[in-house]
Amino acid sequence: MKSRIPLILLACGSFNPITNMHMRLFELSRDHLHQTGGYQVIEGIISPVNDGYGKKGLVSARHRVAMAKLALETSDWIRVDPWESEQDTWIETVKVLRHHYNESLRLLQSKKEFMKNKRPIERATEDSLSYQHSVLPELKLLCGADFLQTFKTPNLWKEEHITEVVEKFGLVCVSRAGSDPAQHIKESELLSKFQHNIFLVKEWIQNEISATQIRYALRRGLSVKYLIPDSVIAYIAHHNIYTEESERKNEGDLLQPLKLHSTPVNPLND
Ligand SMILES: Nc1ncnc2c1ncn2[C@@H]1O[C@H](COP(=O)(O)OP(=O)(O)OP(=O)(O)O)[C@@H](O)[C@H]1O
Ligand SMILES: NC(=O)c1ccc[n+]([C@@H]2O[C@H](COP(=O)(O)O)[C@@H](O)[C@H]2O)c1
Ligand SMILES: [Zn+2]
Repeated sequence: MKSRIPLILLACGSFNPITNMHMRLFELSRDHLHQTGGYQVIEGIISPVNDGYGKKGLVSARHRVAMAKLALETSDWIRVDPWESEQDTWIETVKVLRHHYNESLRLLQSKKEFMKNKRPIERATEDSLSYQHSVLPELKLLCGADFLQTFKTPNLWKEEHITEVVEKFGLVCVSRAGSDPAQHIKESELLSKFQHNIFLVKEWIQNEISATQIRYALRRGLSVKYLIPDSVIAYIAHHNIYTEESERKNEGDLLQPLKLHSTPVNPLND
């Protein structure tokens, strides 16, 4: 039997708050990748964006990470990673990918060290059991189709970063109403060139949950039950997270990537 390539899915975004649909993105993508016959998805990582991103209504990463942790308590393969949110400033997504790639490399090396110290008989049994954990996994950026569309927003992404994402890592993109990712790829020379590394996943049950709509409902005291987990609803109520005031956070501010990429380039900041 042909061995499958182990794969880690990484989703970057606000998660303000995390919704059931964010978690569905992972389930749908894992099914899709397994159906290709070539991959074994070994882990899913949610990386809530740094507070310095500057998006309107973005509440503190401390809360966004805590809510994601609660939501993921029922998953045995998806976890939240606070590394990006703990950096001093907002950082570009490609740097988050590089960090997690290096982490998986480090983990693999320490596993190999560990195996080297085992007796040959133990090594043989464990090797065959854990092939998926003994080769370097691929790391792919998981997103919704609207995320892919932001690639063409002027000054939001550096072209060399998009190239690195699709050439070195790869993208898994889930359909979303109002976005046509296939058309977007066709229109972009760069994305077309690397389309073998872009997986388009179809959501077969249309599901338009958006975090903006969730915050809107919460501010108006409307129910969001069955759209986000009960534990997250309780956390939001307990800390009174989404209010008219929180929605005004960063109002009128330019997103940090727009500030960064529309000013003269700093050669140290690549
Ligand atoms: N309903 C959905 N269908 C497909 N992709 C989604 C959906 N909701 C979120 N995503 C994807 O999840 C990732 C994180 O999204 P984000 O945190 O911005 O959530 P959101 O619901 O789009 O929030 P907001 O309304 O605040 O923009 C992005 O890649 C986004 O495209
Ligand atoms: N140049 C870049 O690396 C770049 C630009 C814009 C957004 N992003 C990321 O994309 C995600 C977008 O999240 P939202 O859809 O919630 O705005 C965030 O994780 C953000 O950091 C990255
Ligand atoms: Zn969004």
